[in-house]
Amino acid sequence: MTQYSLSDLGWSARLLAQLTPEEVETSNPARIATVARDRLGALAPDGPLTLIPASDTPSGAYCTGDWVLFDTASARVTRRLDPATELARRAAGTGSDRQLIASNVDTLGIVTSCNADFNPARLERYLALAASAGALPLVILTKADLCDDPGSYRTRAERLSPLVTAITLNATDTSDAEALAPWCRNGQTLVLLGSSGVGKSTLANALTGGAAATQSIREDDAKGRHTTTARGLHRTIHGGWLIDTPGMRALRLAGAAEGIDAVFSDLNDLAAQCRFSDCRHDTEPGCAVQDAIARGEIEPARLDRWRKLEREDARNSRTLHEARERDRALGKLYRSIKKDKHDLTGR
Ligand SMILES: Nc1nc2c(ncn2[C@@H]2O[C@H](COP(=O)(O)OP(=O)(O)OP(=O)(O)O)[C@@H](O)[C@H]2O)c(=O)[nH]1
Ligand SMILES: [Zn+2]
Repeated sequence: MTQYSLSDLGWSARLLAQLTPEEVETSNPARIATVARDRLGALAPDGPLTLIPASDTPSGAYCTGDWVLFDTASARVTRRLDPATELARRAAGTGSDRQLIASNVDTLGIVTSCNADFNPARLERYLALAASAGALPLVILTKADLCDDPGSYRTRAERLSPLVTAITLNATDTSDAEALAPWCRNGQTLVLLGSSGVGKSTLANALTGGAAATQSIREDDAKGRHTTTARGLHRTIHGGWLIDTPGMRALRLAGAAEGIDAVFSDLNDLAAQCRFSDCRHDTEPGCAVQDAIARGEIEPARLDRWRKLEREDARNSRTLHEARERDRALGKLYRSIKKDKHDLTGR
């Protein structure tokens, strides 16, 4: 059985600082690898273990990459430590829940291929996600071997935002996949996100020496496509960690305003120079954004994408806010019902 030290697992001073002196004495930290309905698969210096979620938290409150403290005797989590970074999205369906994707991620590898999958609006969405989570974005352009001019895709990706580093590679060539080593060595955690079929599993296999393949389950989804369904924390051959996630066809942002600001910082800076502080950068006089478009410095399509993403985030965040308010109101109602019941029955 392979044993990892806490620092191998990605433990840091920032996490240690969250422990009370008593917890330092009595607690054991572990890193969450898999999340099931009522069990958490974790890695600790003593080896892999199965933990039970803390009694007041559902398993949905945890995600791959989390650090938790647990009680050895009961194997129960006592506390989820605040993650350094946390990737979340708005859950699928009509609900407005925030769904955790992964945490304590150093780099968000945004995988897309040098073909029709390349989509600036979608890339910006992932970039905003990375920026709002506090993770470093890395655009990984696969299928370079099937494309005449992969360099042009890299240029287009890097032009999207000053935050972007982009690399092109053939995911099926293991020596090409080595290019990702700097982002997944020495306890560093890399997560790969992107549409189905862009090469995430292929890269995961190359980076983990095949471990990711044997640990994940592939099954047919409703439309008969093969998708990766297991999420996990896999040791890379470079000494770091890789988090593999299922294909994400719809990434809906919520509460990512800061991330969007970061990705479109150039437009934000321009907007600050518009004559009217509430300028909509449409037909207003003295609009610095429209002036930059007229000078050919900003693509009009980029302005459209910025506004669309801002509107979407505002709408989803409002729904999130409303849902939280509703929960709060319901909580109050339940408490008052309980109190009434207690007053009536003495229980
Ligand atoms: N030629 C070439 N083929 C690639 C490359 N990347 C992936 N492929 C092929 O594309 C197909 C899909 O790759 P996967 O690694 O399964 O894609 P995925 O992103 O994991 O897909 P999901 O599991 O559905 O999310 C496989 O047949 C790969 O061999 C590449 O860079 N070059
Ligand atoms: Zn303006």
